[in-house]
Amino acid sequence: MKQKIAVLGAGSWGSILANVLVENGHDVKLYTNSEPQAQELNEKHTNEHYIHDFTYPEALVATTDMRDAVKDAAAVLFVVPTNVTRLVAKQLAEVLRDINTRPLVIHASKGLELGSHKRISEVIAEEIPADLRSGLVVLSGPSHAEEVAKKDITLITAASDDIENAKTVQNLFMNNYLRIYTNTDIVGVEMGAAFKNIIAIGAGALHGLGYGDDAKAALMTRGLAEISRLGIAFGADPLTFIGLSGVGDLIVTCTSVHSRNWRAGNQLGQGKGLQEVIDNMGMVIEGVNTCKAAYELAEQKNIEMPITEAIYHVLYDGKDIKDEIALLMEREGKAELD
Ligand SMILES: NC(=O)C1=CN([C@@H]2O[C@H](COP(=O)(O)OP(=O)(O)OC[C@H]3O[C@@H](n4cnc5c(N)ncnc54)[C@H](OP(=O)(O)O)[C@@H]3O)[C@@H](O)[C@H]2O)C=CC1
Ligand SMILES: O=C(CO)COP(=O)(O)O
Repeated sequence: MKQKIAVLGAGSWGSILANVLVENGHDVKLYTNSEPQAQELNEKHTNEHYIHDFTYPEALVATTDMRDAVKDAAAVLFVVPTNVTRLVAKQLAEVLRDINTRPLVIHASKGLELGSHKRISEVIAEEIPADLRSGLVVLSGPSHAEEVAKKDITLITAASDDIENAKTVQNLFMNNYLRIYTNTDIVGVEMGAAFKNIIAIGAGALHGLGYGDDAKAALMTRGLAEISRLGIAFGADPLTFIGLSGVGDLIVTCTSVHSRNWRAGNQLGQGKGLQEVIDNMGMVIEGVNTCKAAYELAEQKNIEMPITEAIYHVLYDGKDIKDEIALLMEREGKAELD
């Protein structure tokens, strides 16, 4: 059934998910806070800064008016960087208080809020109380906008406490190139999604430094061990970490040249400074902030996360990557399953 859906955030992932929804027959309004970007999308049907050489359907309408985007929408999809989620959620709550619409709120971002260490669904739930929405769903998994734009095959997860809401999202997004699975473990899905970005920075750095496949497999495997350790301490289902939003997303982000986190790590490995890397990317590198949040959480919970700690020291203390790798290798021998 055709639904009106608002997408908040017109970067690479937001604009391509909006494109999927239009292709699935929905009536989509894409909200951006940039007038020139809305104009480019509506007149040229391109979004060149974020997705090169791609033409969006004419039916996709971009707007800078959040109220216009959200009014009468059955669902609102957040796809903004984690660090602005609270701000945009506050803006949405204000709009919803003013109108009768009570949409299903979905988010597709991957990170933890700096300072509070909260998951994105927690931030949204705080700012948009239950009486202003009809449910909350997380959409996450191994997916690069560049590949979904080409209709390459992609499988991701819709997670919600309420399985019926997860199924609603499954039906909205699923088609012959994008397959959606449901899950009720929001904590595991959001934590897997957030923490894999940290490990992807490490994988890129190994590549930039010229390390081989053994080192990359080691980083991913031991990275998954520490991601799971932290997630389980917050109540995640261990099985979620061997699913799409766990090992699936870890693999794609640690091996794909599309990944902004991998590319950032690769440039760090080649000797560039962090600020230069951030300035040149022009898109969000979520793993940088999430690394700080995970490092602090691990300290608070007294959880061993040596790879995250090493990456934190490189990003925030200006430590040399090779010295950090040497320290990791000099650690005392461990049992694999501890
Ligand atoms: N790219 C991908 O393939 C995937 C990304 N994700 C996740 O999706 C989220 C978004 O990523 P992605 O699309 O890549 O990021 P981008 O950097 O490509 O786009 C983010 C967009 O949000 C906009 N934005 C920033 N602040 C605001 C605001 N206050 N109000 C409205 N819009 C705002 C940005 O505008 P401006 O640039 O002008 O600041 C930009 O257009 C991240 O959490 C990421 O991890 C998840 C899966 C796949
Ligand atoms: O989440 C993603 C892949 O699933 C996108 O990763 P990047 O943000 O590193 O591009």
